Amino acid sequence: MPTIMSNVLSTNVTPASLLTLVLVAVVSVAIKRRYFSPLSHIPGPFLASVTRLWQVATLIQGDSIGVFHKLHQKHGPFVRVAPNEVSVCHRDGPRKILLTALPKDSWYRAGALPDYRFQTTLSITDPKVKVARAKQFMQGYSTSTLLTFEHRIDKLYTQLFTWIDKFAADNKPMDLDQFFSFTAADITGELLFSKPFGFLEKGYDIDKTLSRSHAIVGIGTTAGYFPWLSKLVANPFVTWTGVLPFRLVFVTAMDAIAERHARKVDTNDNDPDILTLWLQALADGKVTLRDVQGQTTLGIVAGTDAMSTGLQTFVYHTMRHPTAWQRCRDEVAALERAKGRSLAKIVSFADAQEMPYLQACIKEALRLFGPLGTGLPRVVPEGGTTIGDMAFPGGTTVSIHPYSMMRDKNFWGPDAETFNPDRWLKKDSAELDRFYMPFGLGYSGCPGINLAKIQMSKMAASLLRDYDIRQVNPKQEWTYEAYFNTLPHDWPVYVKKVHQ
Ligand code: HEM
Repeated sequence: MPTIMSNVLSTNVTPASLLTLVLVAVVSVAIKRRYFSPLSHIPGPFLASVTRLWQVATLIQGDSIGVFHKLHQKHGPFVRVAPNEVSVCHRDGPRKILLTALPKDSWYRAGALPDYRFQTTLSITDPKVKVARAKQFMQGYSTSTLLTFEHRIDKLYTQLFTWIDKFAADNKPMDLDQFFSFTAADITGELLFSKPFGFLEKGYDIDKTLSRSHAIVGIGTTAGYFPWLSKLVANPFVTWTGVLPFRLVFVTAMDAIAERHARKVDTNDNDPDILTLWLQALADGKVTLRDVQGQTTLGIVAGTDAMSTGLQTFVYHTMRHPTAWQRCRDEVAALERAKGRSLAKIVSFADAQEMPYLQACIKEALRLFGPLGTGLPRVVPEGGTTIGDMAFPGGTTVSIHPYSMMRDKNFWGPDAETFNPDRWLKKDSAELDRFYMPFGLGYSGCPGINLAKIQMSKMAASLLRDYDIRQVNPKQEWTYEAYFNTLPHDWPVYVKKVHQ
């Protein structure tokens, strides 16, 4: 009987022998990964221990946050989620993984936007290089800079409230999820380069840009695991054809940058936006034009779905707890009395900051359901590390899922899965901040955090002061897809103006 090897080496290779050889190779690799890896003792789904495809399939199905949370409830703080990756939900995890500047996993390379020529702070995996690059763009995201742009946010919020008033007057169900996405996208265009995309003006998803983009980000999230797939879906040719659903936003952004860059003096200097600052960094030779283009498209992609979900999670959770809604409203009234004046129609960030209970509701809503749909993977350096009593060899990917961390009863107590804003008003609430991470943590945390807080505070205070909101079907839970970002939908509401 000929051996498999001799069969292959002979000229008479049959399809059957070739198939057998492939099978033997696959099974050998699977056995090695499952039983002879330094991570073999860590529990988790069998398939995950032998192939990355388990994680890819989980991501594509759109609820990896739920799946990973259940796995941690079943197996505890360490779950093997790929042959070389362990998901960590341990109290030392944030400090050891996110606050220690570990390199990001190569999965992040898919964060080059719109294609691999445009490396961004998201796609750069080396902490030192990423921090140096981010420094050049940081001024655009500082609270002091953003507050000089507050009137731009007010302008778009006013447009949104005109729609809300219309739905209220017509007594028709409103898909606030979609309108929040329009608002979030338009605000990124307005703040970055003074050109909203026109979603709020039209009142619909132009060319289905936003809905299709969320789906394509789903593919992009998995493409990070396969460099060839990344290059197939995001390359100079694809960018040139403009076939990707982001077309509208990319083209608007690129045109705005090109037009402003071509001018000797930026005429926006009298009414600056974020691009004004980034073009100055370009003029000073601190960044390249490609860096500015990449960072601008990243700002749109990262700031749209995440911000929409941020606004949604506040309204959805507070609305389903009418006493919380009323307490926020009472807080606004008390502040107005204390100040002896009415707050502006679009409440200012400064005023909204003076409402501790409202801020607690925002924080609690982001804890229960934040915009991040994946884990944050980092690579253990040479020499290895330990988390709790678990040792990890160098080269292992360790990831933290903020969703699991922020719902774990070991950190948050028995009501971990309940909306309870009061937990943030207790004396020892600072302790909880160790496990609170909707914006990520450390050198790679969200640079848009200040902008997010400004937008959420203003929207929350203005909306709940002036409107009653109830779900068309109060028993219906929202649905969502969690890819890189979570994006909820299907929770239509009736809005009613409190003061006509
Ligand atoms: C409630 C709203 C938001 C939340 C919860 C949020 C959360 C996050 C998270 C968790 C990350 C990933 C961090 C990591 O990989 O370690 C991220 C990245 C990022 N976010 Fe946000 N985000 C929000 C809104 C925004 C907004 C409004 C902008 C700006 C327009 C923005 C810009 C970015 C950028 C540019 C990145 C890439 C980070 C990098 O440079 O490495 N985000 N965000």
